[in-house]
Amino acid sequence: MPRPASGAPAFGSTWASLAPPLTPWIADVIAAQGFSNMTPVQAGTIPRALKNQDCVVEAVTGSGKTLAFVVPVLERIVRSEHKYKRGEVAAIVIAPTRELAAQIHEVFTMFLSTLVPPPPSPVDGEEQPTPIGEYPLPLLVTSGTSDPYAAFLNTSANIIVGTPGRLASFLLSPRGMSAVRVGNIDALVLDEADRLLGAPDHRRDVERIMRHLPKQRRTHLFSATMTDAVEDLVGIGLRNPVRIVVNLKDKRMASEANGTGERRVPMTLQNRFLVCGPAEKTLQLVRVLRREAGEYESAKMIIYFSTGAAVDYFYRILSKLPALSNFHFASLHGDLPPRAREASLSSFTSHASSHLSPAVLLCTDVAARGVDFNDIDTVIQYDPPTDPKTFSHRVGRTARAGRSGRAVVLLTRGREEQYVEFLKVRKIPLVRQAYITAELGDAETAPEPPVDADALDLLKTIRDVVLTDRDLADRGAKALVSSVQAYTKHEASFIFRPADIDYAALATSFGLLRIPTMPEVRSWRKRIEKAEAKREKGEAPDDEDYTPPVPWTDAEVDWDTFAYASKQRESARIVALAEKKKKREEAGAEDEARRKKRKIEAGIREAWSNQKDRKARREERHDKKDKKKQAEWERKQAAGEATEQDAPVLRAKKAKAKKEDSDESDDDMGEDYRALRREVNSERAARKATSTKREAVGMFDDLD
Ligand SMILES: Nc1ncnc2c1ncn2[C@@H]1O[C@H](COP(=O)(O)OP(=O)(O)OP(=O)(O)O)[C@@H](O)[C@H]1O
Repeated sequence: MPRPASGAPAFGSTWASLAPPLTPWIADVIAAQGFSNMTPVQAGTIPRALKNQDCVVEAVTGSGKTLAFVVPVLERIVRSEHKYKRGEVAAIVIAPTRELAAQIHEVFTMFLSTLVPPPPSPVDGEEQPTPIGEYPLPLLVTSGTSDPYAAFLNTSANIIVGTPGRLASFLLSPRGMSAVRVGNIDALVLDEADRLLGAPDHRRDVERIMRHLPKQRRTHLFSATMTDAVEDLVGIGLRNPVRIVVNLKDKRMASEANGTGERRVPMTLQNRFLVCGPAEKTLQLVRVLRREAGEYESAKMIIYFSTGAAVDYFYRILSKLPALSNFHFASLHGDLPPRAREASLSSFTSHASSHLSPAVLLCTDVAARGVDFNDIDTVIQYDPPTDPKTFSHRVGRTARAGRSGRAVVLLTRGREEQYVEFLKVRKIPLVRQAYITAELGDAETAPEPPVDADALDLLKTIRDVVLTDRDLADRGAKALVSSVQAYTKHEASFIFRPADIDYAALATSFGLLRIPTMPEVRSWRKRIEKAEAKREKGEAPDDEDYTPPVPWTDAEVDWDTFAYASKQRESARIVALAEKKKKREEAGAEDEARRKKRKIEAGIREAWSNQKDRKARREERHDKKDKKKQAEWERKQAAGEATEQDAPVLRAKKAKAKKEDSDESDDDMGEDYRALRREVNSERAARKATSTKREAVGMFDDLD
C-alpha cells in the first residue's frame, strides 16, 4: 500500500485514540505505513464496525475506505471469543473486479504476513514448508485463481476476498459447501457496493452468497457513490445499519456549484474540461499528454476510453507517434486475458516513470473504481463515461489521500458542453481548460469550424502508421464502430446524441483510411446529401441542428495488396482473397448465362402471347394490299391498259415476304441466340412433358 503524501487529507483523530486500543501488531503495521491519524471515513467507521453495527459507508474516492474495513475485520477476529480454526471462514470481502479484489487481498496480506515467522534455513538442500503465522494468510478467489479449493486447503484461510461470480461458484458448489465452513462468519463486506448491486449478474451472485451465509453476521457496504440498488439491499440483507457519509465541503464552491459547496471529488483535484471539434480530439489528446508532462511534470497518467477496441487501437497508434516517443504506454480492458491484464498493469506500475519518460495507461472502466494506483498525476477522459456516476470514480484515481491531482475530460463543441452543468448539479465542479495550441499554450479562441488544419496533418501521420500494417486498419474500424455503439448507451442521452455524430470528423480523429460502412453512416450520408441539395437551391436545411461535415477523402489504398505485418495472417488473407476472386468469377459467368437465358425466355413468352395478333394483323395488311392491287389490275383491264406482266402474283409474293421476315429476325440475333433458343424451347418442351405426366399421375393417385 502506498505511503501517504505530505499534506494528507483533512484527517480525523489519531489511531492511538481508539478505545479499546488496536491490537499491537495491527497498530504497528499502520504505524509502519507512516499513518498517524485516521482519515474521516476511518474515524467514522472503525469504532462502529468494531461494535456490532452494520455500516453503509459513502465517502469520496481515495479517502481510505479500504483500511476502514480491513482494520475492524482483523480486530474482530483477534478479539472474538470464538477462536477461529484454520479453514473456518471469519470474513468474506466481495469486490467487482479482479484488480480491486487483488488489491484488497494485498492489504490483508500486508497485515497478516507480519505474523509469519521467517522460514528456517534449509537443511541439506531440502525444501522447507512455508511457515504459518498465528493467523492464516487470506485467500483470493478470482478468475486468476486456478484451483481455489487447493489454495484454500493450502492457506487454511479465515478471510476470503474475491469477485462475485467466482466466489459464488467456489462457496456454493457441492465441494465448497462441504469444505468451506461459513457457520461462524463474522463479517461480509461489499466494496464498491453500488457497482456490485447495480449490475444484474453481480447482484444475483451477491444475493446467492448472502443467502448462503448465516444471518448472524455484520454486513458492511462501501462505495464512493450509492444508488437505489444499495438502498434495496439495505432492506433485505442488513440489520439496522448506521449510515456514514463523508461529505466534502468546499467553502470556495459554496457560491457556485449547487449552492451548498458539497462536492463528490477530492478538494485537491483540479478537475477540468476541454472543448474541441470532434475531428480534433486526438490532436488535443496528444497535446494534453505533452503539456501535462512538460508543464506540470506529470509522470503517471491514465486515459479512459469507452471501449476495449478503442483502447487496443489507440494504444498501438499513440505508441508509434513521433511526438510521443518518450512516453511509455500500457493498455488494460476487460477483454484481455487475465495474464495479459496482469502483465499490462505491472508494465505500467513498475515503469520507472518521470516527466521525461511518463507512463500512460489506456483503459476502460475496468480500472475506474477502487484500484489504488500509485501516484497518478493526471487522468484524461477521451470519452466521457456512459454512466455519469463513473465520472467521479475515474477522476478519483488521482488526488488520493490528500495528494494533488489533475483531470481533464474532452468534450466536443456543441451539445456536449452541457455536460459541465449536468455534472455541477451532481456535485462535480469542472473548470475550463483552453484549447491547446501547437506550442502547447492556451489558445485565445478555439479554431474555426469545421476543423483545425493541424488535425488533418495528424490524420496523415496516423494514416502513415496505419499503412504499415493492415491489422491497424481493421482495429481502427472496429474502434470507431464500437465507440459509436457505446455513444448510443449514454445515460445522459439528451447531451450525447448519436444523431449529432459527424462520421467524417470521427474518422479524422481516429486516423482512419476510410469511413467504415455501418447503417448509421448511410443515414448520415443521406442527411448530408439532402441538406446539400437544399443549400444548392438556396433553401435552409430541414434539420435545425445540421452543421456541414468535416471534409473527407478516403486514403488512396490498394486494398488487394495492403498487407498484414504478420506473415501468417497475410498468407491466410492472400489464400482467402484468391478463393473469393475465383468464386466471384464463377458466379459472374453463371450470372451472365442466366441473364441471357432469361432474356430469351422473356422474348419467347412475349412472342407466343402476341403471335396470334401479329399474324392476324399481317394477313389483314396483305389482304388490303392484294385487294388494292386486284382493283388496280381490274381498272387497267377495263381501260384496256393492262399487260400480262401487270397481273398480281399475290400468294407467292406473300409467302416470300413471310420467309424473309422470319429470316431477318433470326439473323439479327445470331447463331448463339438461335442455339440458346433451341435449348430454351427444348427445356420448355421437357418441362411441359413432365408436368403433363405429373398431372396425369396426380389425377389417378387416389386409385392406388
Ligand atoms: N490514515 C491514512 N493516512 C494516510 N493515508 C492513508 C490513510 N488511509 C489510507 N491512506 C492511503 O489513501 C489511499 C487511498 O486509500 P483507499 O484505496 O482505501 O481509498 P478508497 O476510499 O477506497 O478509494 P476508492 O473509492 O477510489 O476505492 C491509499 O493509497 C492509502 O494508502
